[in-house]
Amino acid sequence: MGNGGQAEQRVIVALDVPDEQSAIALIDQLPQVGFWKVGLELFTSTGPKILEVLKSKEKRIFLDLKFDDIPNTVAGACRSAARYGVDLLTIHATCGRDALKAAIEAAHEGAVKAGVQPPKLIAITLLTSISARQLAFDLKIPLELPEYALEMALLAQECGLDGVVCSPQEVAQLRETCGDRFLLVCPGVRPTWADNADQKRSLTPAQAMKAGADYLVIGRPITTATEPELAWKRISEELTTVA
Ligand SMILES: O=c1ccn([C@@H]2O[C@H](COP(=O)(O)O)[C@@H](O)[C@H]2O)c(=O)[nH]1
Repeated sequence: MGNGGQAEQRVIVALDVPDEQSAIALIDQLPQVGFWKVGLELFTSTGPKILEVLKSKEKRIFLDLKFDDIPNTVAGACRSAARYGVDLLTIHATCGRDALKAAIEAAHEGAVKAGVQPPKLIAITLLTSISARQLAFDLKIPLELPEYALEMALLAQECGLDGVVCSPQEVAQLRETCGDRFLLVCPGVRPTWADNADQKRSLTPAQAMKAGADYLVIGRPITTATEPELAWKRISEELTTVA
């Protein structure tokens, strides 16, 4: 096990693999990783069983199912998800005010009923795979991208959510406006040596951390590396340069 450095405290590794066997192989290959993200691919494949596996190994869990539906439906989904005792849970800010409020209440109810801690509920502001051009021309949003991300974060904050998922490029602005107690979780993080792939609004791990992120979510630069342990080590070393 590691020594509880920046990476171990603040990096969440995205467990985007197709099945339980591949997930267990990665978890065991990277014993220093204490916080794993289970997303749509793995959860759709394994269901809640993978959460039991992670818990049995005393890992923290970010269940990133990005709920996006009408208030009654997202409330039901959050109630169910909260029973698993996960640490973080996602919903899209674009669900709207009523759904965000219903989600918080339902997550709390689900956790209390199951006798576990409620998850921190965080809202997606704007997917990190969307560029400013796509926001304007495909999604027809007539706001500048940083302004749109800020509006989504403020909506989530007003509704009482614990924080947001945002791109590292917007994190400094959100930290300044939303304050220190609002969780800012950043995917779209890319070391200089990694491929951006479909991520459009990236910064390096050190830049994202310096800008004010609470957590960095990093998947493929580690999980598809020829040597995932080496990729993790390089990221850990990069983060030691951040005060
Ligand atoms: O805006 C978002 C929200 C969630 N994600 C998720 O984070 C990881 C990133 O993985 P990489 O391999 O490092 O690109 C992935 O699971 C996404 O579903 C995001 O990228 N952007």
